Amino acid sequence: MRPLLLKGVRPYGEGDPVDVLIRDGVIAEIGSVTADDVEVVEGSGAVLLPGFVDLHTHLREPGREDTETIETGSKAAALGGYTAVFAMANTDPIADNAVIVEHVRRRGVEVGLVDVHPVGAVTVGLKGEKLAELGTMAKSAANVRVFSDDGHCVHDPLIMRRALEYSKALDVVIAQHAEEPRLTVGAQAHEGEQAARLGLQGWPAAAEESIVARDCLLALHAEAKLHICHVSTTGTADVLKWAKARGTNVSAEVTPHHLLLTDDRLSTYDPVNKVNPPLRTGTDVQALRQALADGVIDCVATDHAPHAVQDKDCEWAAARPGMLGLQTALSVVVETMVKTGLLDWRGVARVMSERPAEIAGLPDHGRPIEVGEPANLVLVDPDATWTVRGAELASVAGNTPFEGMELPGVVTATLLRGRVTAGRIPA
Ligand SMILES: NC(=O)N[C@@H](CC(=O)O)C(=O)O
Ligand SMILES: [Zn+2]
Ligand SMILES: [Zn+2]
Repeated sequence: MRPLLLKGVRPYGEGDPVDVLIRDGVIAEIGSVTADDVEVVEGSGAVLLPGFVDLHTHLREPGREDTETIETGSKAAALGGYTAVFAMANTDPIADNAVIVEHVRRRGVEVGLVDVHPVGAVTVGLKGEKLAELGTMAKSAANVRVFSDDGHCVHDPLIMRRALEYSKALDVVIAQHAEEPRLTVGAQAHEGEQAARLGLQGWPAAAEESIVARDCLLALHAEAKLHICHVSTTGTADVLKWAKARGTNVSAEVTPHHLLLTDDRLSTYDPVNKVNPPLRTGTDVQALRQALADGVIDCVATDHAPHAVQDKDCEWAAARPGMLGLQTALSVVVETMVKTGLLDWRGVARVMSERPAEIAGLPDHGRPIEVGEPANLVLVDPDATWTVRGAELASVAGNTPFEGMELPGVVTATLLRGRVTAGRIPA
């Protein structure tokens, strides 16, 4: 592989443009660089950030390759600026054993566009009844570092407590889909005025908040690491703040859609807006943005959830929850956090790359842009805009709620260990 010279780029969007020379997958030089026999990439002042890390992706392989595969999902990830993604366990068959997680890991390596890390299920078959073999998955060739029953809540407190105890011994993270199932039977939309008006059964904020509070206490007592998936309410942010102040080893993510969209969108009954947890109120959106800016919520995770046309183009109650996110995440973060002054580009690096890499314990992602560091990087044109078209995204499915929106921030190149995995640059 020829060395790559990024000409005139701005690390973290700061200072005058510099050149960055990448050799053998590593940042070799930063400054004013002249070199022969290199592939030159004109940066034109683009923002250079560490490659993004997504703690929450649904790649649907094995089982629903009609909606996404590890290959198409990896393409979408690279185009979105990601260099590592965590593939959730709710596949078919479910990733609750070493065979499946090793398959996902191996397939990710074969595709080679992004580091695909399988998430292992916490319980057998995601049923919440019996712990899966966490140790075997952790010690397998897949080296599983994150476990989650996402799609389902590990609702039995005894099972959750045991999972946390085991996770501590294995030095892995349990990522909880916080939803008290007794409070969300038949739930279709955020419990509030809008759901009442539309005649949709409510999904109360307390269903999320009560599990988050419970699990923070369980994690504190077990001295274990807990991660909260897709935080969606003001109350959850308050609980997290309280738990962190008490020394709980808890981290949390928010999705781009919960940072931008509200339940106002539901008035058309278009199931593209149906997601779990549901879109909440404008007050929640503001609280989530502030919590992300303050570090109460650690990071952004996409919860990229591709669905087939027949599972989305149907009546509201029958539609599956979930929406695409990998290729739109950065732009939504720019729109909601950068344009509003809540985060600068260093902050974007923190919430999209550094913190998620730390939470999952990835040693070679989310690293500083310095000589000697692995060249897992993304180049962003901060001034360009683009219009989202589901049909043009790399995913098999097209269920984006951002259809037709013009959004700021364009990924111009993604580099995985110095190799161009996406962008308008010769590979
Ligand atoms: N977010 C969703 O609405 N759906 C996810 C599951 C999940 O993240 O809970 C899916 O797998 O489709
Ligand atoms: Zn979930
Ligand atoms: Zn999910």
